[in-house]
Amino acid sequence: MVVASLQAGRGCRPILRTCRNAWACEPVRVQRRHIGLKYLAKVAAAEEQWQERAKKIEAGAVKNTFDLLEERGYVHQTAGSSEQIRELMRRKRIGAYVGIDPTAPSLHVGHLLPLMPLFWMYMHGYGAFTLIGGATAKVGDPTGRLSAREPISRADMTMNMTKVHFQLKKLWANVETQARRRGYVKEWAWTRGVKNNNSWWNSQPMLEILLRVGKSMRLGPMLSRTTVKQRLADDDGMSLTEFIYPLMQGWDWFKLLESEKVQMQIGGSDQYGNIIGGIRVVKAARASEPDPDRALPAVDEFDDPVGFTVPLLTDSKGAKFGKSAGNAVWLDPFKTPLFDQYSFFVGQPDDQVEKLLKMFTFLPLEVIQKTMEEHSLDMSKRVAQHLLAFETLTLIHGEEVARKVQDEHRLVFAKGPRPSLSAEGTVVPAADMSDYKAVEGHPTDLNNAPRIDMILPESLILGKSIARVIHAAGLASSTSEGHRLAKQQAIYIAAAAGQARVMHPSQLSFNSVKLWFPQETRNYLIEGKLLILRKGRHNVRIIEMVSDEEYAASGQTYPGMPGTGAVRKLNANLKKLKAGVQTPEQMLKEALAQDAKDEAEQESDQFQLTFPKEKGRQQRDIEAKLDELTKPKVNSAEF
Ligand SMILES: Nc1ncnc2c1ncn2[C@@H]1O[C@H](COP(=O)(O)OP(=O)(O)OP(=O)(O)O)[C@@H](O)[C@H]1O
Ligand SMILES: N[C@@H](Cc1ccc(O)cc1)C(=O)O
Repeated sequence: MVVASLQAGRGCRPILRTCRNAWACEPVRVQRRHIGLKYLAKVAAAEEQWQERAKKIEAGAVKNTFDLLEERGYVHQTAGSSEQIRELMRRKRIGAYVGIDPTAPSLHVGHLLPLMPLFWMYMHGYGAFTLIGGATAKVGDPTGRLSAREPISRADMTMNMTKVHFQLKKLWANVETQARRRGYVKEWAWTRGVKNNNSWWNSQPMLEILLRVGKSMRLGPMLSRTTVKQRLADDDGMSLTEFIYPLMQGWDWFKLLESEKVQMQIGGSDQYGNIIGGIRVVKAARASEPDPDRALPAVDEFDDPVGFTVPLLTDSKGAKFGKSAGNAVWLDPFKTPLFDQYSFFVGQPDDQVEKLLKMFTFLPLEVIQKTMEEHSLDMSKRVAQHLLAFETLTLIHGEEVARKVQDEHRLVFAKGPRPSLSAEGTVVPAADMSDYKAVEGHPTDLNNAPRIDMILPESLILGKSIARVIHAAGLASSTSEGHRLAKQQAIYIAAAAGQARVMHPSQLSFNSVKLWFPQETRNYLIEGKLLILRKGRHNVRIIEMVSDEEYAASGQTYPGMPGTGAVRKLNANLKKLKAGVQTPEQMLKEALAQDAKDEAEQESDQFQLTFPKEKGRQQRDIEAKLDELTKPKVNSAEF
């Protein structure tokens, strides 16, 4: 992918960036090249259009987007005055960002709150970026915490980052649909992206950063933060790494300002201190730019970074909905079932629902007002809550899924009392192979993609062919299909770009799977236990390798697992017999036919599963050269 960005509004320094990193559209290589006239014309037209819009806002003919954000209840505290932010948003097509540390394997409903104003800004033409804090999560934000976070293993971190990455992609895809549905016409200048701060923290020495910003960061304000004071008063104190967390967050902001004109940061109200601290870091970083070509001098107050926080979404006891409080409503349906997600919104109190409709949906205010009028006629129908649940689930999972859950909810509700979420949340059943089945007859997209995470036993992953692993992961209907897909290079594995070795845990990149020896699969195990496979763009499996004993204890089975086919068939047959769908005679006939088919399949598996012969040195040398020449085109898969 080639992305071009201009530091618009200040001497137009063109930078053409090539991006091959799936987790971060941050330059892997930054090159200054000549930019075509056509591109420059587009930039100029977009700027002209923005200035036209600014005039209309001034004349009162168009609403200022900041007013929209305020009206909908998103603005809790501002960093910079409201007037400054309002005027900045009128004058400049700034970028904004929300950062999320991947300290859990899923986003939750609380995260949607700071994301919503970002989505609104995108629909109004501003640059909008979601940042996964791959690096910051390793340190852990100390804000509001009485003790340091438990360290997360690298494997868990990779799992979390991959899952959050796909969730954000899915949300963004649904935002595009929502924008169309609400009549916003996408323009060339609309910019959005999912970033990962690993991409700069892994490549820039801390010393360089400290020399740039450390000198002008004063200890006084840093020590006066409530969290720091509280923790220092405690026996355990606070570590230096935690203490400099806000500096890291501020540096992220500066990197995004440099590459994407991100002048605004949005967060939950607990992030106010980090946003204020970030403004200091950004200013210090700007003032200490050693390369005059890269300098971003602030000419006036409208070049300053600004930010705001959204109110916190709290439970009935006033506790923040989130990971730490243990009350999160997860967006991953395998952590909080869809039905419960829907019920969460339907269960919202009448005196909160209007506020939530404004914050969690893209419905125009007039529609919300009408809904509230209808709602007040008979509150027991929960008209407003159902609309809230449907719209929010449409944003999270797409309209088709939202409609299905709504129907299911109506059906259950019609039968008895409304089920509610228990304080502990619901117990999600253990993974079932049907969770991994792609919808038949439909291409897999982000909204209908099957479950991502699964466990598989060591003896399979390390001892059997990759084709068998592909089948076991539910990415092929049989081992022979797995073999065929691998041969056609239609399955991808997370690996170091273009190389037959494990990927860097912080940089998601895929190569196509080849028919290698079973023992070679080990080369791709992240932290010795995670294997990430992908078919097409969205059908992903993050497979955690567990010991055979652990797998047996889980009670799970996988397709092709020795000795399980018979039990599965027996259960299916018993079901059919009970339902009277089949007679015992029909069943016997079918079983015999299936046996014959299975045998044929096994034979063809054995026939096809021949591994490459040991190669001579000369052949290996020639192949290595060929590989070198064709690597970027043949091996790397980007998404
Ligand atoms: N309940 C909530 N209401 C509003 N904003 C929230 C809520 N939960 C999280 N956020 C915001 O989402 C962003 C990312 O939050 P973060 O990754 O720290 O999640 P978290 O669930 O709050 O974590 P933890 O509970 O472990 O502190 C932050 O800006 C945070 O303020
Ligand atoms: N500190 C934020 C997450 C974050 C991480 C990096 C950033 O640059 C911004 C925000 C939180 O814990 O909620």
